[in-house]
Amino acid sequence: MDEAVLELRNIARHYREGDARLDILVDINLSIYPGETVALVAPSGAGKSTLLHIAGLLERQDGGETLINGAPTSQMNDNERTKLRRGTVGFIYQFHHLLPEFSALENIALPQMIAGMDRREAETRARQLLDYLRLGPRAAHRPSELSGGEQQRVAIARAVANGPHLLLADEPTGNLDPRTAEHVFATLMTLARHSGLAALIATHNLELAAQMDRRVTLRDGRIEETP
Ligand SMILES: Nc1ncnc2c1ncn2[C@@H]1O[C@H](COP(=O)(O)OP(=O)(O)OP(=O)(O)O)[C@@H](O)[C@H]1O
Repeated sequence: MDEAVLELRNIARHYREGDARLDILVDINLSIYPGETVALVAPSGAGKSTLLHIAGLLERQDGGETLINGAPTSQMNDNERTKLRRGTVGFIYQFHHLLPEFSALENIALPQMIAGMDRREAETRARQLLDYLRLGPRAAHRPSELSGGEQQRVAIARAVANGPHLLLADEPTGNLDPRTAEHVFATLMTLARHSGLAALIATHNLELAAQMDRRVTLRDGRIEETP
């Protein structure tokens, strides 16, 4: 079997609220392999965002180990973690977080340029992605000139532009009407499968979760596989 793209090993995370200690993640164990799509379906406040932030090296766990492509990350310093994240992880949020003053094309190309790619190459890649998503005619539009579904598809293109191995999404269709959600989700699945990405997608939408390879939930700070 291939090596897991993401392995969460005995992850623990707590927050403090005054004197109280909130144990959000207690003992999380989860491996996701190349090309595998996993739905994370759990009640509000169960710790989905916390888990995604730890998996994407945006937040540190209090215990356990996050491995990306087999490499343990807990001993890495912040620069090393940022470099690894930029090279291997793509994020999609509930709200697109596109930069309002830039075009769709620029929103996709800019993160690649920040990661060191030259402008021409970054823009060529951005244009290919926009064409693939049938958003080519919208390349010069700013986010305010795009529909909600188009904005979210641009955010998906941005997340995969660097060729990540791991795609993490936090309620990527939570802000869309059902039909648009279905369309955006189909885009996400097509791209994930086409690129052999490992994907962990938090969603409250059970119909969309049913279309993924596996479903997991969070119970008392632990992962449970669900049918
Ligand atoms: N920085 C923080 N400090 C203190 N408590 C926090 C912090 N971040 C999250 N929490 C708490 O941890 C719990 C889990 O939060 P998290 O955002 O991970 O849940 P979630 O499952 O993503 O919820 P939702 O579906 O509503 O987005 C919540 O009770 C939240 O209030």
